[in-house]
Amino acid sequence: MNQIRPLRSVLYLPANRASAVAKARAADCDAVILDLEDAVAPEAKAQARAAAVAAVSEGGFGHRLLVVRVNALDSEWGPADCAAMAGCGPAAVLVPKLCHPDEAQIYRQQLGGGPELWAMLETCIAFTQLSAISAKAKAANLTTYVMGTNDLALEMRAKLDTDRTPFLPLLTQAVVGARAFGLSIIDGVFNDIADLAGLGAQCRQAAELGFDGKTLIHPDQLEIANAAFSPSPAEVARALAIRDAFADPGNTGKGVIKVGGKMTEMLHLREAERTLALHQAAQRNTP
Ligand SMILES: CC(C)(COP(=O)(O)OP(=O)(O)OC[C@H]1O[C@@H](n2cnc3c(N)ncnc32)[C@H](O)[C@@H]1OP(=O)(O)O)[C@@H](O)C(=O)NCCC(=O)NCCSC(=O)C[C@H](O)C(=O)O
Ligand SMILES: [Mg+2]
Repeated sequence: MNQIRPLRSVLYLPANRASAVAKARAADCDAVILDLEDAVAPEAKAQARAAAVAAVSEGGFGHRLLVVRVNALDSEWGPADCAAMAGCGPAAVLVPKLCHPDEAQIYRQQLGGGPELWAMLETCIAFTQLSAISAKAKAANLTTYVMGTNDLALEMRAKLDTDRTPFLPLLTQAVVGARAFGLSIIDGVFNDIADLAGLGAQCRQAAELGFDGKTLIHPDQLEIANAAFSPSPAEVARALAIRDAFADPGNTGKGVIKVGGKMTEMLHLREAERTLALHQAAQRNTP
């Protein structure tokens, strides 16, 4: 199995907030997104761009994947953001409000082909074209979707509460649209920073739906997301039992066996191997 890149906890912060950038360098998260888009006021865009370039150039984020969310290319700031990122080379650039199948390729060209692309799924039109967008992802080095549930709620005129009933079909569509083409997918943010129980419930819901992790807006949210998207001790124990059972010479040549009382096939062995690889990778990312 290829080495897994954990994306359990992905922390956003405004690129121009120096104290947050300093905290992110030591935060217990798998990735950091320096935001130039919605978290930055129009009058601060140029300063935030310069701060993002400085942070990327300086580095110091350790194992944390460093991502910069640029403004849309059709905005006043998008072209300069992309030019700046082409010059400094974060691990990935996150594109907001992706709408059309050819758009990722346009961003890739603007970025000089350098960093990997991530894209926000946060417009209604994107969901009407998701298969076509995903089918063109590989050619544009688009590897990862990020849900933008705030913008989606705004466009849909839907209510964004903790259990997210209006969004369940779209969350599932997004996971299927990503997985069909080998993309990673990260859930949207939970806005109520003080409601850690609500965050936990939403993280567990996202993990059940198949998301790799959750985007987060405050350091207090990291531990809950890391726990929800890491294999539990029981999952690790079952994965080891499955691996051991298939390695048992007595089971050689068998396509299906019983492990812990449950029917277990080769597909469960593949799932077990993935669980063990994620567990190891998650441990490597724990400070
Ligand atoms: C929401 C906040 C503005 C709250 O900030 P504040 O009131 O200052 O919080 P605290 O006093 O609790 O902060 C304590 C210290 O922690 C640091 N901090 C806070 N947030 C972060 C963070 N995200 N990353 C790293 N460090 C953080 C503060 O600097 C304080 O440190 P110190 O000053 O030394 O005491 C703030 O949390 C915040 O800005 N969060 C991120 C907001 C953001 O990036 N939003 C954009 C992405 S979400 C989005 O756009 C949605 C999506 O597109 C969609 O459509 O759904
Ligand atoms: Mg948004």
